[in-house]
Amino acid sequence: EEYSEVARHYRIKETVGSGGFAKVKRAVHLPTGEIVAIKIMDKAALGSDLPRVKTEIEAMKNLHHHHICRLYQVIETSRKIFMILEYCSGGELFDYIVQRDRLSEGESRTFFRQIVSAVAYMHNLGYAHRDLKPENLLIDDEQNLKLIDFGLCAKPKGGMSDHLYTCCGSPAYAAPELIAGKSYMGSEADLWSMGVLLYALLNGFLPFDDDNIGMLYRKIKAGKYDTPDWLSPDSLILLKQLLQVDPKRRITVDKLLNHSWITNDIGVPVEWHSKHQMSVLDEDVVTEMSVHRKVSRETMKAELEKWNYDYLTAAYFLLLKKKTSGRPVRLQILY
Ligand SMILES: COc1cccc(Nc2ncc(-c3ccc(C(=O)NCC(=O)Nc4ccccc4)cc3)c(OCC3CCNCC3)n2)c1
Repeated sequence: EEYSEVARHYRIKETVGSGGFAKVKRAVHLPTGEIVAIKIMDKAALGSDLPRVKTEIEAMKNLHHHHICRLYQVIETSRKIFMILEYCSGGELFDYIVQRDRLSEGESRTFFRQIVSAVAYMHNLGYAHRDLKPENLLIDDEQNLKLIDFGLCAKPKGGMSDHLYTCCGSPAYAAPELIAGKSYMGSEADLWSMGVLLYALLNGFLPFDDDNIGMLYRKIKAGKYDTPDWLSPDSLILLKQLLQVDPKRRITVDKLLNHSWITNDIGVPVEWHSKHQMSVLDEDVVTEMSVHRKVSRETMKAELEKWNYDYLTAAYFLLLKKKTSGRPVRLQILY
């Protein structure tokens, strides 16, 4: 009975991953036929972390970006919370790198530009991610990266100014100031993690690694890492600017947007503004939905503009995704 509401609009398939409090399953959105990811959380198991899930859901309602995984719908029952999310058919960037040993500088640049775009967007909206790592970067069916936050690291509403104390994220990607237990700025810690990410893209292994957590922390605080001979001088310069132990000397994401390594052979700075227009509803999608629901366009527009993240919001976003992917903007008759 907990799944009855979800089962009305979705056919649930296999599990694609599970972490702490959540299990993620692949599913089909029946009215459009589109594939989605459903993150299932048990409220009892969440316990005192339940407010962080609510914070994350509110954050996702504000984060609309082509390189951030999209939230389509939220279903809450007495015991569970279901987040209907964008499905990325290419899986984790982590597996992509492992399969290829390491990426070329060109491919690393393509991916890193997308990460810079997503992080610049978040930082400019006052959010820090705090758990940037290849497991939280997924690849969609057009080889684009989508940033997710699987570990339930809620974002501070206070934005970048307030210093964060709760430790979060995975040690190998964590900034020195974060593991030193000092107060730290989320945005600065994110830039360090981006340095670890870029190093992993270019080398296929981590800059700081050790099975012993104490040794790992010592290596991170020392900030010394190997520089294999395949790294170009420009790559070494950028890595040095990101993996600065002193957060005040570390490069900021705004400086990254037109950094010479980032623009190298393209000459164009990274565009971080969102391509998603939330204020203007797509006319074709509104038409299909109003006809399908047998209501006037005005009524349908008024309903959609509430952004309830209910089955109407999901149908809207998934029809829009079909349209931008060149598939017919059609809702199937369910009954
Ligand atoms: C093809 O084989 C494969 C193989 C593997 C995966 C896939 N696809 C596939 N698509 C979609 C997902 C997904 C999307 C979003 C969220 C989420 O939790 N969003 C919340 C969120 O993003 N907040 C947020 C974002 C930015 C800022 C602030 C808050 C959770 C899961 C997925 O998960 C699988 C897990 C497995 C463990 N490592 C992480 C991914 N997997 C496909």
